[in-house]
Amino acid sequence: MRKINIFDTTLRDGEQSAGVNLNLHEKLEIAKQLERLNVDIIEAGFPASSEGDFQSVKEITKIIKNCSVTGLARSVKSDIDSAWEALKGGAEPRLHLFLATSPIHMTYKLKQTPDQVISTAVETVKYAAKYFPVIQWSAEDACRSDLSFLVKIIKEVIDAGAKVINIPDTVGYISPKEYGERFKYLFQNVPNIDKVILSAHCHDDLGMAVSNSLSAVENGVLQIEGTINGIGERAGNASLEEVAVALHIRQDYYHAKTRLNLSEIKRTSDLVSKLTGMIIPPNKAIIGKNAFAHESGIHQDGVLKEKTTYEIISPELVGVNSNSMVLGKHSGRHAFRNRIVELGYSLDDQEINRLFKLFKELADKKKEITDEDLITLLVDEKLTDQEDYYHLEALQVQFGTNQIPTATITLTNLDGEKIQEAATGSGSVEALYNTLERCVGLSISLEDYRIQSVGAGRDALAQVYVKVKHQNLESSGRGSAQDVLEASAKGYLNAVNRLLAFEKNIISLEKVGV
Ligand SMILES: CC(=O)SCCNC(=O)CCNC(=O)[C@H](O)C(C)(C)COP(=O)(O)OP(=O)(O)OC[C@H]1O[C@@H](n2cnc3c(N)ncnc32)[C@H](O)[C@@H]1OP(=O)(O)O
Ligand SMILES: CC(C)C(=O)C(=O)O
Ligand SMILES: [Mg+2]
Repeated sequence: MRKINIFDTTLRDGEQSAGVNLNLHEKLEIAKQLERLNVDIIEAGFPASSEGDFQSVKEITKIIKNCSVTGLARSVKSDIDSAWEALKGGAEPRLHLFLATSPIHMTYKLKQTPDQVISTAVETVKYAAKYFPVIQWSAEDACRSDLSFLVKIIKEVIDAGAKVINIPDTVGYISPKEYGERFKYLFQNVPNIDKVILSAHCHDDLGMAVSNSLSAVENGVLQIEGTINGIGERAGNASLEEVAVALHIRQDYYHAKTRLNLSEIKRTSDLVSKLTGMIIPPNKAIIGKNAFAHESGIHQDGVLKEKTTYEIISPELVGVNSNSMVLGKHSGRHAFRNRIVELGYSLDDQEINRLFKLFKELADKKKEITDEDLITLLVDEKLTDQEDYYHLEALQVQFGTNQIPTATITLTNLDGEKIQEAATGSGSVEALYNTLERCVGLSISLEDYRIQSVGAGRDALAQVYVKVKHQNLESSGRGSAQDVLEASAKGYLNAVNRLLAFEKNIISLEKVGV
């Protein structure tokens, strides 16, 4: 099993993501978490680029004890001097020097001939070697560089004192096979290559950063560079969590391992996402919200019978609590029954079948069925035999721009008695709900109120969703009508009738988790 060093550049290349700017405190938080994750090297920044970056690299160097800390520098003496000032307090100061080697970069950006580039590289590596015990040298845009030129310059910088040679795919251009072949070629043709560690640094412009990194491992590379959540310049860098978990899960194939604490992955990913503001897509491998979510009936049935049918990674491995079964229109009876049981209900086959039909009807209209929806279905099912405690007989609301909204409502209760009340509010809906509260004689707080139209056009039905709370008990209700105020009153009464059903133990409170 070969040990692969993980070089984390979340704080340098990751921070190069458009729109990301981390302050010192945030960088320290991420660095401490990277240490818990146990990466080998943290690239903490680019000290010459700004005073803020300089201070961050310096402070991170002071506090990090269990990983090496490095900083980036151009092949310029003043950049190397800044990096030394920032990094010199570390146990084994390590510099990351880079210089472009592709014809495009040398001609148009550096405006240097290949020979000038070689002498700049050699001179600056020698200069840095007076201070730094470890120098990593990167051939920027190596994957669009001429191979024989790469062989020549790499040989020279190794002789000048570089200990790690990085072959970045700076613009995310190369394919996995070509990248592997490039390393094979360098291993075979650079005469002093055995004196250094070769490193891979991939960008995701064509979506191949992780595959390219793994191809590098297959071809003998011992260091992989990347970022948490794959953030970075343009389309980002290789996602370290994906590389590390791929190596772990496919040890049989790669015969390589990292020293990462894989169970810290989720925590690290969440922290980086929160502090950078870069949201993780739900379908992102390893750390996306859906990475361990099973949605379709056949998969859910398989996983309930034996997890490995559809799970190659156990969620706990990467610090995710558990997998999840998302109930939706593709779910089947096995997952449905399982969730009902988890919620504390026991229903016979007939009840399950009846409820499953209602569930499918609802799932056709709604993307995801939540526990609250399921409980509503269950309660509705239990309540079908019961009479509602209160019925809306009549309602009238007076509203005018120069008057206080007032509602008058008549209800009948189960015993057929009429209850009539009136109250005001700062708006028509509040006047309605104050009046209904008086009618039912309970102190009820409104926790949520949402209104939407069902169908299109001016005559669309109004559908109101209401969540109310009485003491510790919450209940939700829905009401629809052509008029928004009538729909609002019906939704509220529906929620209150459910509350009363709970309170009268038509359905036991424990069953709904109260
Ligand atoms: C592939 C990568 O990710 S490389 C890292 C990229 N990261 C960054 O650029 C973030 C930090 N950068 C910065 O803050 C600024 O660009 C600085 C402070 C480094 C430099 O700023 P400025 O001096 O204003 O130069 P500017 O950024 O406009 O241009 C870059 C200069 O560096 C030169 N340069 C680029 N790479 C190198 C290198 N590896 N070695 C030496 N010189 C280099 C360019 O040719 C250009 O030189 P010129 O001014 O003689 O034409
Ligand atoms: C500085 C270098 C290593 C880099 O980030 C790149 O080439 O992508
Ligand atoms: Mg990069």
